[in-house]
Amino acid sequence: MKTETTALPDVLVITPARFGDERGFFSESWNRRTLRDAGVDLPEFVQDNHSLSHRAGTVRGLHYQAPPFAQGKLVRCGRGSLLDVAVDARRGSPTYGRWVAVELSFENGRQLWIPVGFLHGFVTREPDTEIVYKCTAHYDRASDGAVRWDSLGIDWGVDDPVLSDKDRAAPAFADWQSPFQCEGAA
Ligand SMILES: Cc1cn([C@H]2C[C@H](O)[C@@H](COP(=O)(O)OP(=O)(O)O[C@H]3O[C@@H](C)C(=O)[C@@H](O)[C@H]3O)O2)c(=O)[nH]c1=O
Repeated sequence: MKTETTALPDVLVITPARFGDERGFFSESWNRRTLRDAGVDLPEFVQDNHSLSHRAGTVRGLHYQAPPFAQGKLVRCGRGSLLDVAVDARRGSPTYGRWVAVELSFENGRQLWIPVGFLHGFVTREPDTEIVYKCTAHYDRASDGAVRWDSLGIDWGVDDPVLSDKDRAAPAFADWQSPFQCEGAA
């Protein structure tokens, strides 16, 4: 297993080992102990999500759940490939409004750890791409929120994505009041 930091210090790329043989491969996609041994102690997960997007160029995001239902997410690609994006939305953070984008694919087996306080979104790169992610809090419809995908200058590699009605109607980042506060910030 490999862990790598990103330009946003709390967002991590985790790549579990794959044991290949003539049948294919085996991989422990989540192992708390292995990660702890590598110095990464993630919170408890209570919900797993799985979605399929038929068309390449589908954008889902940028999403969050407001506290007390805020979610940390451990994201991976189950089939196909996608560009996964995390935006620091913690008011008072030195990296507020900054984002990282990481290619996750079935092929590369990478996972992205996105802590509480970050917006999450992705664009699919291939048809019938599946995303699978573990969450640290349950879904709460009333706490669910979105920020406009194209309001942060993120290079999604697509101009006219497939979007949900909710995502099309989301406010721009600049017009949105983040419910997240950086720990230790005034
Ligand atoms: C997220 C979620 C949705 N739903 C329902 C609500 C709705 O009827 C249907 C589709 O929901 P959405 O349109 O919000 O699905 P989607 O646009 O895929 O939303 C997801 O996007 C990614 C980027 C995330 O980070 C997730 O946390 C989540 O916000 O599924 C649940 O029942 N449980 C859940 O945890």
